[in-house]
Amino acid sequence: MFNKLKSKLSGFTEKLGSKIDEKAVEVESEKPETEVADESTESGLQETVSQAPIESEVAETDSDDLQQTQVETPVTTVSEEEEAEEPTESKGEKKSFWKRGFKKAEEPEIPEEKEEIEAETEAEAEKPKKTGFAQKAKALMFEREFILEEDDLEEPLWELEMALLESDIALSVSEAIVESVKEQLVGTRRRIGKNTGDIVEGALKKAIFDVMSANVFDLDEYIKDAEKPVHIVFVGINGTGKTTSIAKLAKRLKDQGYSVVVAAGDTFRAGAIDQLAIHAEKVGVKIIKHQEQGDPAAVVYDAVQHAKANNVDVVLSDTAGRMHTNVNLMEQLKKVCRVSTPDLMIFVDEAVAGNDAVERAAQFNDAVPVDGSILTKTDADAKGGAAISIAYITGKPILFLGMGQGYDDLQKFDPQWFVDQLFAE
Ligand SMILES: Nc1nc2c(ncn2[C@@H]2O[C@H](COP(=O)(O)OP(=O)(O)OP(=O)(O)O)[C@@H](O)[C@H]2O)c(=O)[nH]1
Repeated sequence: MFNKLKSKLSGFTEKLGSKIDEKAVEVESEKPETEVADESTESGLQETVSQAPIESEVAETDSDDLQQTQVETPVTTVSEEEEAEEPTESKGEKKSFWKRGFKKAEEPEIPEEKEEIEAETEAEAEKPKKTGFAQKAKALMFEREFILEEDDLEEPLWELEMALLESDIALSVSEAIVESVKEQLVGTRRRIGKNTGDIVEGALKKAIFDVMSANVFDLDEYIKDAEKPVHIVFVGINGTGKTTSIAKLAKRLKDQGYSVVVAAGDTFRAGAIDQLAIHAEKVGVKIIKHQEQGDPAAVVYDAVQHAKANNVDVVLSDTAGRMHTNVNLMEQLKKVCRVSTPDLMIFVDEAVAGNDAVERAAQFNDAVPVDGSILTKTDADAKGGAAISIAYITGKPILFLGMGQGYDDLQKFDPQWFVDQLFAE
């Protein structure tokens, strides 16, 4: 299921994972030099400090000698956070300050050293600096971690966004996911040795889960607690699977012990009433129907009255498929809702329709606010993006996925289950 999206996500995870691995190796390879610098810091730094008035100090150094020197020399202590925010120029100075300590120990000739410091300061000033040196040094020397910077993620995130767009995820949704992944990864300390792929996968899973679980709605719980009869109207364009989904849901509810009646509100399409009648018979629920071309609002009204009179728990009303752009048919739908106000309005569309389904969901939601969606035909070659996008764009949950033509092929939608599917082996 959702194989294309799945492979794109795993491609991103692997790619960024190995980028992190590369970066981690680089950090490790810098370590010996930094360790030398560290060892020589106490003596070298002490000497340097005593020879030249130094305006700033790296807060994390805890050498006794240095502390002594600090007493003798006017020093401004800079915390790690402050340092991270400082302009590049002063960072360059600070780096050369550390370096100066190191160089001083080995190369006593100050003028030469000064030149080198200036050259380095200029070179450093040109480099984009997003992570404070002390922060990085700490990562290198003590915690053996690495820090991801925005630049490291720029290319992989761009590729992720392209992959999401190609998987039928709407632009605004792709952007939200990418932003979330970025926020989670940039600037965070990560331990070397931990599976880097897991780090990326975790961030991606969280981003998608957050997008999908904004409005969770449990239909089972709702029906259990709601005043009966619960009236649910199904809407969507032609042939997306409304009638089949009604039959599947009727069976599911019946299996849970509820009494169900279905209303043949699609009086428009020839054969639609018979189709629902066959399903109703197969799953063993009553159908309320009128003649073809009759008034759908009247059929639905009768079904609700029947349910009230006979203590039926749930009424599932079919409606004719209509394009959201068809003003007359959308007005007719509004009339159905005026005559017998539904407790829930469910939008049905095909997962394979991708971005078209997302667009329709948004427009149906504008015309007759829907409470949730059923995405059918996920067993076909659906990319998976429609499920993510519809939930995000309508702000209404995906309730079920249609996963085949059998009556039991209706999977209750659970964001965690969905995310796990996307990353399943
Ligand atoms: N593979 C697959 N096919 C499905 C699924 N749901 C529905 N179908 C098929 O899709 C076709 C259309 O389904 P219907 O239930 O008739 O669609 P509808 O929305 O009621 O159609 P209209 O009455 O024209 O609006 C049928 O052949 C169904 O068997 C599903 O989850 N998977």
